[in-house]
Amino acid sequence: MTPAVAPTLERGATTGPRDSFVCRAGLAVDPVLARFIETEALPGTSIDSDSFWASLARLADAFTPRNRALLERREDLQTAIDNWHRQNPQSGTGVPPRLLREMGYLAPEPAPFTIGTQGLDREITALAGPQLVVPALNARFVLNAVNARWGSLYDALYGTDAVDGSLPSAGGYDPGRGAEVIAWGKAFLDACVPLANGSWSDWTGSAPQLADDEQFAGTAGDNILLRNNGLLIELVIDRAHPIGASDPGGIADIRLESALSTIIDLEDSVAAVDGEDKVAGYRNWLGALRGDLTASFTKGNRTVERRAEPDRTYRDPHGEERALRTRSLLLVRNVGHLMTTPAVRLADGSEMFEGVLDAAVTALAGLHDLKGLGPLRNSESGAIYIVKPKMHGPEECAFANDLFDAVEDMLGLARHTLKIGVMDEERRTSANLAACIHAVKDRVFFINTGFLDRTGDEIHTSMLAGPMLRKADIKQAEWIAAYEDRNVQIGLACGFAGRAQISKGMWAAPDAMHAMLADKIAHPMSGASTAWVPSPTAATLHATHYHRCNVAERQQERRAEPVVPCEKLLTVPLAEDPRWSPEEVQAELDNNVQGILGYMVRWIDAGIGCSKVPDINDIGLMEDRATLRISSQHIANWLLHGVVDRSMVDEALQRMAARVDAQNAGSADYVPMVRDGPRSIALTAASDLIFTGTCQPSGYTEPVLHQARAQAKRPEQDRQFGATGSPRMATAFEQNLPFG
Ligand SMILES: CC(=O)SCCNC(=O)CCNC(=O)[C@H](O)C(C)(C)COP(=O)(O)OP(=O)(O)OC[C@H]1O[C@@H](n2cnc3c(N)ncnc32)[C@H](O)[C@@H]1OP(=O)(O)O
Ligand SMILES: O=CC(=O)O
Ligand SMILES: [Mg+2]
Repeated sequence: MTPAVAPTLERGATTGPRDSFVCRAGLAVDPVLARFIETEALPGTSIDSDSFWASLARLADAFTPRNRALLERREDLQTAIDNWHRQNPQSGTGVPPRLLREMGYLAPEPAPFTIGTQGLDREITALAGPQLVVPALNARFVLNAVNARWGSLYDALYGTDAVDGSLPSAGGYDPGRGAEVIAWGKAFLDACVPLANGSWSDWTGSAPQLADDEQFAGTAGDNILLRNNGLLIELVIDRAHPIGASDPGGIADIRLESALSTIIDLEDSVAAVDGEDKVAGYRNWLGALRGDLTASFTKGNRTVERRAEPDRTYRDPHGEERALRTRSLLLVRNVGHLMTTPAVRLADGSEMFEGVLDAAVTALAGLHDLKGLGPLRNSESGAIYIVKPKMHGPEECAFANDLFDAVEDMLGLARHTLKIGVMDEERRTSANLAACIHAVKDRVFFINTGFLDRTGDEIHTSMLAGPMLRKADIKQAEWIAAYEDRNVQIGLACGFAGRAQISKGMWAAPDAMHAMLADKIAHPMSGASTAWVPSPTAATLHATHYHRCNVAERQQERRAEPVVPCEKLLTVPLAEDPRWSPEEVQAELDNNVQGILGYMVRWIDAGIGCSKVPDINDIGLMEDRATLRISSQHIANWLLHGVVDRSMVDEALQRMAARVDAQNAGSADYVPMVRDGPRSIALTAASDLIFTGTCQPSGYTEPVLHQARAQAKRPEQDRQFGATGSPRMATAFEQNLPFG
C-alpha cells in the first residue's frame, strides 16, 4: 500500500553524505525529493513507496555502469578525432568518412524499415502545427503553455511587430493599428478559408457560404468554427465587444488553434542543480498532466490566478455536440546522458545519473494521466511523451530504449507506453540518424533538428580542424542544409508521415515576429510537421504557416527525394581564408561574450534557465544552454587558433560585464558582476567556460553552470570563491596552446 504520508523523513535518517539525506533502499535521497515522491507522485498510482525506491535502486545499478561507458566512448571518439587533426594539421577538412567508419563513429546503415510506434495522439500523427517549449520550473509559464492550444490572432498581431515591423505605442488602443490588424486577419481568412463569393472583410454575419463546404467545422455558441489543413479557426462573434461592434459581421477576434503540443522542459531552459530544483520541475510536470497545477501572481496591479483551461464543446455541422480540445498536448524533455544529480546518491556515494532519475520520475507522473487521477486528461491515447536530448549515436539511443523498457517494468506499464522524441542535435546522431531511429523504432514519436546544440557540437567535434566561420555564417554553411534536409528525408523514409512528428528547431528571436512570419514558413514547407516556438504568441503567429502550407502534401512531394549524402553533412564550417578585419573579430567576440554573460549571470545568480538577452545590436535573443554552448565553443575555437588571444577575451569579459550590469540595472536583487569585494561567481564561471571550452565534455556548459549555481546557492559564508577556477581548469587552456 502507498503511504499517504511519508514514513520517516526526519533529518538524520541517512547513509548519505549530507546528514539531512534520507535512506531509501540503500540510496541517499534528498528529503525534498523523497517527500515529493511519497506524498505527491506515488499516491493513487498503486505503487508503494518501498517498491518504488527498491526499483529505482535496481535501475541505478543496472544503468549506471552502462551510462558511464557511453560517456567514455564519447571521449574516446573525440580523442581519436582530435588526434587525427593533430596529425593532419593542414587538412582543412573534418576526419574523412572512411576513417570515421573505422573508428565506429559512423555505424552501419540499417536495412530500410518503417517505425512501428502505436498509440499516439492525433496531435502527433495527424495534425501539423506549432510546438511550444516552456521551462518546467516556472509554473506561471507552464500554465500559459498548457493553455496555448488556442490564441488570439488579433492580439498576437496587435501586440508584436508582426504586421509591418512596428510595435504598438504606449497608451490606449490605436484604431489605425487595429484596422491594419483586422485587415491582415481578414486577408488570412480569405487566403485559407475563402468564402464562395466576396471577402471576409465584407461578410455581414449571415451563415457563411464557404468556397469549400468541408471547411465549416461547426459552432460554439455564436462563434463559428472553421477547419483548414486539420487546424481549427474560431471566429469570435460578439457585437457587444468594441471590435465586434464596429465589424460588419460582428467578428471580435479570430482565434487560432496554436500550440498543438508543448514540451515542458527539464533540460536546457532550466537551472536545476539539486533535489529542490528537480522537485520544482517534477511537480509542475505532474500538476500540468493532472490538470490541478495553479499559479498565483501579480500582474500590473491585479492578482492573477492561473489554471488549466477546462474542456469545451462545440456543435458540428450536423448539430452533434463534440469535444473541443482546449489544452496543448503535453510532452516532457528529460536531461541527456551526461549529468549526475546530487538529489540521489548511490550506495557507493556517487551521484545518480540525472537522466535515469528523470525517466523514472517523469514516467511516474505520467501514470496520473493514464489512470485519470487528476481533474483533466492529457493523452487520449494513453501515451507518456518523453523527449530525449543530446544523445550521441545509435548505442545511446538503444540505451534510452532499454532504460524506458526498465522504467515501464518498474511502473507496471505496457511495453512502449513511454514514447521517445529523439533530438537530432549531436553530430554522431545526425550522421547515423536512420540507425538512431531504428534503435527506438517502436516508441519514437518525433525527431527534431535541435540546430543550436547541433551547432555547438559541430564546433566542438572539429575544434582542432581550424578556425570556424563567424557564428552567423555557420548557419549558412553546407553542413546545416544537409542536416536539415537529411532529417526530413530520413524521417520520411522511416515512415514518419502520418505516424510521428518531424520537428524543426526554435525561433530564437522572441520579439522578431515580423521576421518569423516571413521566414519560419520554411519549416512546414520543408515537410516538417511541427517546429519550435518560444512563446504562446509566437505559436499563434506560426500557426498561420500551417494554414498556408499543407504539410501532408509537402511530405508526399519530398518522399521521392534521395537522401542527401552523409559526406555533405560531414563538411566542417571552417573559415577557409580567415581574413576578418580587426573590427569584425572584435564584434564577433563582443557579441558572444555579451550573450554568455547576459545569460550566465541570471542562471547562476537567480536560477533562471532561459532568458531574453540583447545581442550586440540590441536584438533580444532567446538564450539557453544550447546557445551558450555555441558562444563559448566559438570563442574557445578562435582562442585555440589564435584569431583572438587571452587578453582580448579578458578585456571583452570586463567590458561586457559592465554592459550587462547596465542592462540589468533596473532589476531588483541584481548584483553587478563588476564590483568591489568578492569576485562574481558568474563572471568567474563565464571565464572558466571559455578558457576550458576545449576540455568540456562535447563542449557542454552544464558542468560549469551546475558547479557555479550550486556555489551561488550556498550561504555566503560557505562559499569558496574561485572554486570553479580550480587549478585544473586554469591550466587546461594553457595545455591546449600548442594547437593555437
Ligand atoms: C535550444 C533549445 O533548447 S530551445 C528550448 C528552450 N527554450 C525555451 O523553452 C524558450 C521558452 N521561452 C521563454 O522562456 C521566454 O519566452 C523567453 C525567455 C525566451 C522570453 O521571455 P520574455 O519575452 O522576456 O517573456 P516575458 O517574461 O516578458 O513573458 C511574457 C509573457 O509570455 C509568456 N511566455 C513567454 N514564453 C512562454 C513560454 N515559452 N510558454 C508559456 N508562456 C510563455 C509569459 O507567461 C508571460 O505572460 P504572463 O505575464 O501572462 O505570464
Ligand atoms: O534543443 C534544441 C537545440 O536547438 O539545441
Ligand atoms: Mg538542444
